[in-house]
Amino acid sequence: MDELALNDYVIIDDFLREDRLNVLQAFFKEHLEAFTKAGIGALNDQMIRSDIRGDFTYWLDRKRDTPLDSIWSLIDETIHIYNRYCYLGLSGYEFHLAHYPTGGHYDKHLDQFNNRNNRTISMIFYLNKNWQKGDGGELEIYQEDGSTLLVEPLEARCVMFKSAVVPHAVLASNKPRYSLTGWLLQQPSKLGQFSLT
Ligand SMILES: O=C(O)CCC(=O)C(=O)O
Ligand SMILES: [Fe+2]
Repeated sequence: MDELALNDYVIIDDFLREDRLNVLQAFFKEHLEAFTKAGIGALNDQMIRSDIRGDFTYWLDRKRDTPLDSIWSLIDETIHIYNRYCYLGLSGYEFHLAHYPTGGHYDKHLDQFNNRNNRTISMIFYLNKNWQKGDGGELEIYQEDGSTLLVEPLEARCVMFKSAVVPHAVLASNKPRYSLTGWLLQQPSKLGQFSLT
């Protein structure tokens, strides 16, 4: 938490325990057919631009996707910690699974939309077994001092950063790349978002 407050981003290896990882990987496999091409822009203002963003996504629904209950509770805990120690006033979240097929990338961007600014913390969990140097698909973080940091999408690794201030990109992946990506929100949006009870 301190690290996030200080650096705007934090990388935590082995964040996902084995049981949670297994559940997510199995869920991913079962739903891969249902993924759709990701767009850019906020909910009702979506555009498909494969030159900018090459991933396929599957939006999650806490009520429907009960096999992921252990993940939802992990997200609840994270929100609780942020609110308690960083006074962020987080009140909801939205998450999707993401699949970057070979060659897929995402150009440099911020995770806040022009007409919607409630995404506060971006949170990504990587699910890629045996990711090797040369497989590409790194998350590139643009730091304040002008340098960039390359983060490999290693299995069980979690990256969190402040959605409004950390520009980032996904470099072209040389093999299929799997992740769970979400945003902790300060105010509820309308769709694909769940308030805490
Ligand atoms: O998967 C990643 O490493 C980053 C994904 C991303 O930037 C996004 O979905 O907005
Ligand atoms: Fe992003």
